[in-house]
Amino acid sequence: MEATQQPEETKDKVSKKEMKRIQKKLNRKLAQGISALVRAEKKEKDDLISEEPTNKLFVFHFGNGDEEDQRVLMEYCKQFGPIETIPLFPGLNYGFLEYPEVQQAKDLMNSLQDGKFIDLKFYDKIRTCCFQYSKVEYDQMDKFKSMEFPNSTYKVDIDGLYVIEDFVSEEESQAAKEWLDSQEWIKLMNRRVQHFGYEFVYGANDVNKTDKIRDMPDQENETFKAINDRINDALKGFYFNSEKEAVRVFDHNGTKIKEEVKSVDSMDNYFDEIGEFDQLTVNDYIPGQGIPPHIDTHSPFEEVFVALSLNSEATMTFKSAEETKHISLKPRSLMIFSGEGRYNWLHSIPTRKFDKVNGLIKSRRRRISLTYRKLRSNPVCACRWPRMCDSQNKEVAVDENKLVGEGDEVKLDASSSNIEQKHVYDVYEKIAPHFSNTRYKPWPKVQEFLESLPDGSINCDVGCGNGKYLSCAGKNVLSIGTDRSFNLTSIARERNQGSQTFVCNSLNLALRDQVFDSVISIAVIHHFSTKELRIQAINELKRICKVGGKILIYVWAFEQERKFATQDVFVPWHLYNKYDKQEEGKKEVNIEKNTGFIETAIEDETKKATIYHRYYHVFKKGELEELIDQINGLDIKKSYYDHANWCVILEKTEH
Ligand SMILES: O=C(O)CCC(=O)C(=O)O
Ligand SMILES: [Fe+2]
Ligand SMILES: [Zn+2]
Repeated sequence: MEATQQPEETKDKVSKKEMKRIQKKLNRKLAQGISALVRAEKKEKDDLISEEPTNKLFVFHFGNGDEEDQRVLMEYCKQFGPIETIPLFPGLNYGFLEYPEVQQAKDLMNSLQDGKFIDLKFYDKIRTCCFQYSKVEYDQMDKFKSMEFPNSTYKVDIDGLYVIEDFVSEEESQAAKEWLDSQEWIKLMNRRVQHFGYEFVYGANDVNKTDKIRDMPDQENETFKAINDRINDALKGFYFNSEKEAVRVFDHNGTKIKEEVKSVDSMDNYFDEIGEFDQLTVNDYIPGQGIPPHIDTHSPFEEVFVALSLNSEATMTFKSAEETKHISLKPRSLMIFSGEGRYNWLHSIPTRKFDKVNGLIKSRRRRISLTYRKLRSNPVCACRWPRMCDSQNKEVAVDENKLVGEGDEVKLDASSSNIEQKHVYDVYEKIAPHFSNTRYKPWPKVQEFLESLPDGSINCDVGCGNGKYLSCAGKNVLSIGTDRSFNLTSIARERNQGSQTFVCNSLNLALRDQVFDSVISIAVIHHFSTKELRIQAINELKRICKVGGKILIYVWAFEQERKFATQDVFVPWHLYNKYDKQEEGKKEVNIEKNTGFIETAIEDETKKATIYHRYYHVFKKGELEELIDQINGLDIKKSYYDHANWCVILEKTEH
């Protein structure tokens, strides 16, 4: 009958004639694909592929293997039997699928012959790929075995991290995805994003707190409303312990999970105190995309946050100072971040198209994640992980009242206050070897100044530190270095054989008047905490300099990439214990939480480092010149900006 010989071309089926044409093309492609496979595996063709039906199939040439290709192919192949994933071999244009039954693989192969199963929605993709029965399991293939990417598990064994599987339904997931796709995506380098509530500022890794850019999606969409309510319920299991840390006492079903917590009656409920999430970042990754290792900044966001995964599995890699762990996030699962998992482990989605999960290679598809966070009302974090804590690491404003230690009299033009003692002199003494190891390269403009000194000059480096400038001037220039730090002057002497260095305070130099042809003061005067002391220090530079001599001063600038809230700041120094000889074998270290930056150093157990805070007065533009104007007999020859410093070259015109 004509109708069977020549099936009518319908809108949604492909004709036999068309199939034949495609088939011819595909046979050529198949041959190419198989030779690529043989090359990659370095095996005989007959050891790899089978002419007889098996339950395993290679699939060659399916587009570029991106998310859309994957999705269409999966949908097509699922018509014939259950398959979980189509692993692709990274860098090669073939993948692998496996059915429970041989017949199911056969059905797929037949579908390509008669076009019966090829809906037009598959047509574009399926007509470009070809299949062949396989003799080997893909995990028995050399290519698979030699592929190196880390194995991930579903096991979450990091303190404070929890996963709730099947947190949203398939329908909710689909609806959420569709709604998000109806909104505008923002393109980033390696993914797309959307922000709700407050805006997340990349670079600063902070949040713009001034106003909300838009409502949270639960205000606009029913599915998000349902998800939101469920997230709130998950949060309700958290209570504050006496250290104000969030502890998950009940899981999302209300089952008690922390037995050591005897009574929650006396504990404040986290959710009651903190409330709902008010910032949402949606990330959209296609296979091959990811997010670099980071910790969600401590200070802008409350301790607990959650990330909901949609649509595709992907591995999240967690890194602490000691360990790396890989956890596969299932679609529709919710990961809760709190405690150490939130504060002390970097997390990332590595940029890959595949993950190896429990030994199986899984191709990623498009993945959407929703990270819900809550802005802190008081944006200061006091966690137990200072190494990763921006609050405890950033320079902190110095309390005006504390500039002078209690009960201290500041002797204005004679000696320094408590601030210099504790936060400059003592700190540099401690950090000297470590500090010195990081300061070895002379800045070119300082070097240039020193090289320009005429033969026979005597130069003084006031605050010479590790002496990196003591050997910069010409051979026939004598450089003498002074520093308040005994340890730094010793290092300076070791580094510069034959040089003269000695310990003294820049406010009272133990040097006669008018001895030097030139004097340099690099990164010193910003360590004095009052204007009077800073003038006193410059006066000393002038005093020891000859009339007609040159003085070079560098001070740290307020105006620089690093943002300072105020001009008087404590800047942290992480002293790794390997540099801290004095602390060796000493177990007890003064641990001071929260207010550590004012009182004492903080022991950071995670990286075996101690954090010290150095006092700085950062100079605003013109401020250095203003100080100099208050001193007679100094002529400003040049003012400039160099390496985040304000700099001047002065000439002494009269004594
Ligand atoms: O995609 C994810 O699950 C993680 C997203 C994330 O880490 C973030 O937005 O900070
Ligand atoms: Fe994150
Ligand atoms: Zn913190």
